[in-house]
Amino acid sequence: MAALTRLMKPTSTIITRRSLSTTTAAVSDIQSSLSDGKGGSSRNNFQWVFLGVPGVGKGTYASRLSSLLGVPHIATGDLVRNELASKGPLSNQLAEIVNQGKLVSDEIIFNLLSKRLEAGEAKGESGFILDGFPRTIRQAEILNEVTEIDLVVNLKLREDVLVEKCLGRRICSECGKGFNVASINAKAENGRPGMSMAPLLPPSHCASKLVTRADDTEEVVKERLRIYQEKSQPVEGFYRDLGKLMEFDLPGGIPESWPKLLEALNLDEYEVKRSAVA
Ligand SMILES: Nc1ncnc2c1ncn2[C@@H]1O[C@H](COP(=O)(O)OP(=O)(O)O)[C@@H](O)[C@H]1O
Repeated sequence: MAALTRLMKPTSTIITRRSLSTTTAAVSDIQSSLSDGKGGSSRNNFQWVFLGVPGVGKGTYASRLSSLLGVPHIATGDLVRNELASKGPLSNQLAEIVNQGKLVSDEIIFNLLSKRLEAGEAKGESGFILDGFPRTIRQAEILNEVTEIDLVVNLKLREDVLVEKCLGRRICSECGKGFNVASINAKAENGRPGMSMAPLLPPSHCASKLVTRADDTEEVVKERLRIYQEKSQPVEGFYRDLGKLMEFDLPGGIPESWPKLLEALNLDEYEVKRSAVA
């Protein structure tokens, strides 16, 4: 468990302790940490977590925020898929678990995450947006022992569109970017408004290289949703009790949701400033 011990060693420069007690404090702290007083540069040590059921869009929004804030987007699902593709000693064992929609052992996940954090640290990275981790109470407890997470964003979307969204997911086999070919039109019902989500189509250079994840079949997606309710939902409560959980109901696709998410995070003005500077 050497790698786990490395992750648990609170000496790494990427691990910083900040004392925040409530979500409101966390969000306003983010806003003040973004400015250096000259209205421009930022301090890149955000330590954020994105939670949410499979297909909700964690990867999409975490990756956009990572570009905006200049911190790495670290998705444990990507680390697992890279390990699978490397055909290393763990590949066969991992393929079986992932393709059944089950969770990989904490030990393997900590090992992969430690390696990723160390490689990033060596390149001078600081801060992170974690996506797909922690996924169990034990993972959350261990993370909590080694570092202070500033904010946990819990993305929520009406359940009936999740399976459809997962089945529409595609990845470019060359650049690794995620897209979605599903065109969602969920009807208004039981007092809930209707919801439309346009497909997120790839640029022409990715279009011929799209692949579907082996675990994005209907049967496996349903199993992943079930496992989320059982193992990962309690993680929401863990962060709610710590006062760090920001719930965010996605109102629709990216054009409707992205500005609202920035607003909820007090980052809307930041994006305007950044695009003015760029
Ligand atoms: N933190 C984790 N703990 C255990 N298994 C994980 C973790 N992160 C990813 N995995 C494994 O990788 C698979 C794909 O993860 P991910 O891309 O995050 O999927 P999802 O679309 O379900 O959010 C999971 O179904 C699981 O087998």
